[in-house]
Amino acid sequence: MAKSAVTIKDLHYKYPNTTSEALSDISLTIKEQEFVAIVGQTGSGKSTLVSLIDGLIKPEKGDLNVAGLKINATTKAEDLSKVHHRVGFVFQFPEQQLFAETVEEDIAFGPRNLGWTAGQIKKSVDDALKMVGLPVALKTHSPFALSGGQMRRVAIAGVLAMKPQILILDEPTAGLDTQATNELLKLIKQLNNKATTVIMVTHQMEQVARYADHVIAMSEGKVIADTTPRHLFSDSQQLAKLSLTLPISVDIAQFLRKHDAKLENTEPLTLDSLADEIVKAMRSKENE
Ligand SMILES: Nc1ncnc2c1ncn2[C@@H]1O[C@H](COP(=O)(O)OP(=O)(O)OP(=O)(O)O)[C@@H](O)[C@H]1O
Repeated sequence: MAKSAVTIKDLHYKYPNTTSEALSDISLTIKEQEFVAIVGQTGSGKSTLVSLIDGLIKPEKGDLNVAGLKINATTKAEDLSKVHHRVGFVFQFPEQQLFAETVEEDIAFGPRNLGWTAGQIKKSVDDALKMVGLPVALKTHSPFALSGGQMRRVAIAGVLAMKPQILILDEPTAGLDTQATNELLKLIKQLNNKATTVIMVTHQMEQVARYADHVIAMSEGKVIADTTPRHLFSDSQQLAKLSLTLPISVDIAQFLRKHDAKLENTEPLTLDSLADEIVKAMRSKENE
């Protein structure tokens, strides 16, 4: 059985100088190599949850185990930073944090802070560029002379260069056009296939349906659903409660079923699988 990458038990978190808890009574498990989507309306607690997993903040009550390291209310700052080194966090619009004169310098910033040797740093920069599908020759370029999609890849390469076991991405495709969005998601999936646990915060249900194998839905600081995308998208009442939309393929399938189309009962998570189901239904009708 796959090992746990993240285990959270009875976790509560309140921001300083606030009266109500931003997260209450959270318990969940994320397995190694899973692709997890965290969804929920604005203010539901998604960013707070991933900040706890990244060791940026510590809980008021409860326990986390992240990549083999324990975190609770008494964890010291130096131990939190160890967690931070095993988890890569790609913030929203990460390209806004690019700062160096060259792509190489930007990506090398994290490994240099970790005290790696010059040889290790060079290799980690080259490896990270390859991982994000950018030519190594781009190293000498200014990051600010690149396209928006390329800048985002450089920023992600800066996180990957530190070889995180767990990669957290907060709305990674926000502001990108359709092509750059699709390319970036494919890349994240490739990293996931090569053993990185991926935790992605997203408002895009199409992305959840297509890429995630585990979805955690949050509302008002609590986990309301902890399940597979197919199961979540089969439960219209739950979705309405969470004010989440259906992926278009599931929406069309439900519409067709209401109009007596003989589609299978499992929800098609992509347009390709919906098309397959429609073809199957048409063929069986022809054979009747
Ligand atoms: N620095 C902070 N200080 C005080 N309260 C905060 C702080 N950051 C978030 N909160 C509160 O904590 C709750 C959860 O916020 P959080 O940012 O985790 O939600 P979210 O689901 O990530 O929202 P979004 O989708 O808008 O990013 C909200 O009530 C928010 O107002």
